[in-house]
Amino acid sequence: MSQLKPNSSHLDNIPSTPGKFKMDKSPYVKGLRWHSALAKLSFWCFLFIGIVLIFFLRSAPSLSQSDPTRRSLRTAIWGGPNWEKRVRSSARVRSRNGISVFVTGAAGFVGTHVSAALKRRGDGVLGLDNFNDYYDPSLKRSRQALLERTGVFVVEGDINDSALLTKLFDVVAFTHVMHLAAQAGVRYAMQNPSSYVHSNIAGLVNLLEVCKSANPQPSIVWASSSSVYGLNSKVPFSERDRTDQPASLYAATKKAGEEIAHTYNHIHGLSITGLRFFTVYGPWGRPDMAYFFFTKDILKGKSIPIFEGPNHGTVARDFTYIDDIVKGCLGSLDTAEKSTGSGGKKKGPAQLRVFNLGNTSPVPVTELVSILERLLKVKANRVMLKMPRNGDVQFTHANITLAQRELGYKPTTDLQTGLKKFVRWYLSYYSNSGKKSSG
Ligand SMILES: O=C(O)[C@H]1O[C@H](OP(=O)(O)OP(=O)(O)OC[C@H]2O[C@@H](n3ccc(=O)[nH]c3=O)[C@H](O)[C@@H]2O)[C@H](O)[C@@H](O)[C@@H]1O
Repeated sequence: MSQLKPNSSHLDNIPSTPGKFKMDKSPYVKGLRWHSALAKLSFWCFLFIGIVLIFFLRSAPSLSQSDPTRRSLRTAIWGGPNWEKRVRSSARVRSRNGISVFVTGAAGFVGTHVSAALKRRGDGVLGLDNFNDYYDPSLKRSRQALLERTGVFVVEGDINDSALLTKLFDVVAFTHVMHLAAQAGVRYAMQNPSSYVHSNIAGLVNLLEVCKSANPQPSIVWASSSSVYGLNSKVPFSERDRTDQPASLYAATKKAGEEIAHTYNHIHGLSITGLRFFTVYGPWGRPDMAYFFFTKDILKGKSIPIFEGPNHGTVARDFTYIDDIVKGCLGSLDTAEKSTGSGGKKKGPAQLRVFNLGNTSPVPVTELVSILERLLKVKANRVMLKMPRNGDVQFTHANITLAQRELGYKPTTDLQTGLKKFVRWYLSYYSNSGKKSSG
């Protein structure tokens, strides 16, 4: 029964299920149907164009802004006889018993120092870096220029680019890979999680795939992180402690990297050493790290947010000076055994190691700020803040017994001495070169 309600429109009288309502086939109605078909067609056309436009507008900035690493994949230019000549010359070993090392992330903080140190002692070094803009790329370019002066060629490209990596391994029979390319920083993972998956997981797997197939297979040393200890509260952190409670996605991707390393070692016989770095600092450092931007902001008179734990608990880090880390990296390369799977068949168990590279003397962040104040001769405008729940842990402290025994690793630089060298570099780099610290 269908009865019109007093104020209802005629549309209310049309049943919702098609077929139950028969239209009158008058010419007027036919014209209406023709118009409505045209309207429908136009509607679907507009919808289609709209969807294509939305897709285009959304995908364009995501390629160039939210995932800067991808941009380098599209723009990297490589190949040709001159390029190959540069690659070979840079990777050529110039000392007896020297090694030929492929360094990823070579224009990064640790990468630059390790590459320069290897080159200085006569090893062959070829760098790779995608020069993404996670922090000021001009600092990376300055590091590249520094390396070029020492004879290290840094190829511009991404660790996810298999064709490029395969080509490099075709041109040079690298004995070792020092894998330092990564998306770093514990807090940035809240803003750009996919960049961590892209570099620290997909990129690592891609690199290991290429290394697995290389003949001879290289030995690999790579940067894990102290952050894998996550919520572990047993101090000092030992390599045997649990690492299954990461506090940030960054830490989780580094932990995943350690498990991925295990797989490639187990199946393909790759010799792999993971290094858990503890808050590395020093000249040519990363502008996203606290000691770096605290320096910049103290000089500018801006406030310094200092995190504190529950009940005003101290937040502390086992800050480790870059030169000590470099010694640990070189010690790892020098003690790395050969991989056992060259030619596609694993001939026996291969070496798999993990080491803490820390300083074994944690310093409260408040003390870090006091040292900077003294060195800069400027009082900091401190603001104490509750530690945000975005990746930080309250303290780190390395047990380095294993690295001491196996690598001869022995840190010698305390925070005061190391920061003095950093501040000297910072002032000369940003004042003399006229560069602006945008980190
Ligand atoms: O050791 C590691 O594994 C990690 O060390 C650093 O991470 P983090 O120790 O958090 O270094 P910073 O970001 O420089 O922070 C240092 C300290 O300053 C504190 N902080 C940081 C930022 C801030 O605004 N205020 C503040 O008090 C942090 O809580 C932390 O205790 C690096 O950024 C990571 O890439 C690296 O893997």
